[in-house]
Amino acid sequence: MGLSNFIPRRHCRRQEASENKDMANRPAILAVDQGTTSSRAIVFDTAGGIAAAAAQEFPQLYPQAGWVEQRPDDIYRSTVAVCREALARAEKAGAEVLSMGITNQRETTLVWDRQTGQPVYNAIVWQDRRTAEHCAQLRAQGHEADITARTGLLLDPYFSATKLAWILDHVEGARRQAEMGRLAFGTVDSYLLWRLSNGRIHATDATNAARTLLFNIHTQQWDEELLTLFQVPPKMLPEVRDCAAEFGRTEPTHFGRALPVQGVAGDQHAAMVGQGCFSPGMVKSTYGTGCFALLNTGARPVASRNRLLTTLAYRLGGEPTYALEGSIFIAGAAIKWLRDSLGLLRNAAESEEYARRLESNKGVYLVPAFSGLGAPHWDPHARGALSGITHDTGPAEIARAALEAVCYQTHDLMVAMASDAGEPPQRLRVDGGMAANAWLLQRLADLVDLTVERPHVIETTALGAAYLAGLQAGIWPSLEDIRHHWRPAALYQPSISVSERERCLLGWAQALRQVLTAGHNDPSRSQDTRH
Ligand SMILES: Nc1ncnc2c1ncn2[C@@H]1O[C@H](COP(=O)(O)OP(=O)(O)O)[C@@H](O)[C@H]1O
Ligand SMILES: O=P(O)(O)OC[C@H](O)CO
Repeated sequence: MGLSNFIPRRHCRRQEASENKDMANRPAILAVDQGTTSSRAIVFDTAGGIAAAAAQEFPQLYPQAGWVEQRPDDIYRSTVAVCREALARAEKAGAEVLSMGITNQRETTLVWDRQTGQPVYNAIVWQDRRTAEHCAQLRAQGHEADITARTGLLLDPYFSATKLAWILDHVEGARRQAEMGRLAFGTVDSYLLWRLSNGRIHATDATNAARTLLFNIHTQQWDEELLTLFQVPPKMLPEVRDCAAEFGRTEPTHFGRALPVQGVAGDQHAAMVGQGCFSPGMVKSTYGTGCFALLNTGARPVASRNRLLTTLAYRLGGEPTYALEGSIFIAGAAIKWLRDSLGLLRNAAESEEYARRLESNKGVYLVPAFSGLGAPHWDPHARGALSGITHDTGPAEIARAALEAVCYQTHDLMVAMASDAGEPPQRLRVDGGMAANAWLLQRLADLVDLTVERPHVIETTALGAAYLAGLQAGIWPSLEDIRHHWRPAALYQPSISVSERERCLLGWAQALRQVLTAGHNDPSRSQDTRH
């Protein structure tokens, strides 16, 4: 039976890996991938093969322009439901699940009451822009350089600190309660750990902590100066552990038995592990709701001159491995928008059929700045644009433009990375929901001008979480051992002429320029969103 037999069709990714029928008494690991649009649970065998999987979408809330929220209970319930489903299937096939790993959408911010467990506000999602003005104020006061030096990040509403400050400032009584130690803050991993342990564990891992704007990536500790600057009471913070560590056991009420949680990492960091990007110079790019490209830079943090982020690839045995990251906010979300809001697509895969029908892009470009623009522009006010349209423009041209936008943005990230690292990446390992689209991957190789590698298992985020838990559980002895599990399923080589690539990139640069200019000149863009 293939993966498609137990993940609803709309969630299914084309996987070469198939369910292992002969799992009798074979050790296995449960990985939770709590993503932006769906929660997934996958049980992996000790060869990194998929034994069972389940997925559930959950609602996104858009209460105002630029605001994105999720109900904490939806995050928790969908996670528990998919875990139960995947566990039941794997165990029916004879797997013995020994350990659990958690990976998650990053930066999304939750605050809850330690006594009642009740969140005081919805989860504010990483895409949310409501704190753009707070960031602008801090920048105007000259804080950005110091914040970047400590955290490797930029002053942008993307990260957790200003979202957390917003909750403390806008929920009645929250700041006072937080100062009294009654409220807890966490990213999604931390919230799930809390719920799954019935309030016993308040912890996170270093990769998630490194996305908050409150964590010093050099000292590997919460930064007191930043806590003061963002007015965050230290009592709210989770304890920070390595990515492979003892995070405690789940309460038996959730899965019928206690499972040790032994691996935690933000999804893009888990994907680095799942892709085996363990040597400096290796790059992976994950195409889900957004696109996140990370370059392993080894034991030393590299400061970017091109507005990339300096972050952790992972932290093991107390030793951080660093990465440069380019974050694009809208990738698959543009395809979801064509499907759900415009009704131009019946499903995401149809974008590939449309794109294949066209000989060229016909000069149509989509700049999907739906949540501002991330790296390397970092313009929270930019608004999206569709340009070059004529009477002839239809769903095919628009779908192709949405897919090509992902390629152009990846190109811009690779240029920035090459400049920071001193040499261009030679190969790009890809994964995430959009990596099922073979047309997109060929176009990516063409427009970015490098070899694109799609691995055998494209659920590399979950696989990375499983590897981290398995390292701690002693199932895999080392990263070196894990590295050998990685196998390519498909390679894509650049195949267009230099002149065609240059023509396309020029068209993109022009479309992008209009968006950036419009963003900076628009007098109606939101003013102070802190009430
Ligand atoms: N065949 C496809 N072609 C293009 N986009 C796709 C395809 N399949 C899925 N997607 C897009 O990928 C995204 C889902 O990927 P996923 O990795 O599950 O995201 P996330 O972890 O952010 O929830 C959706 O936005 C969807 O539109
Ligand atoms: O849910 P994804 O896969 O789009 O990932 C979201 C990122 O972690 C946001 O930083």
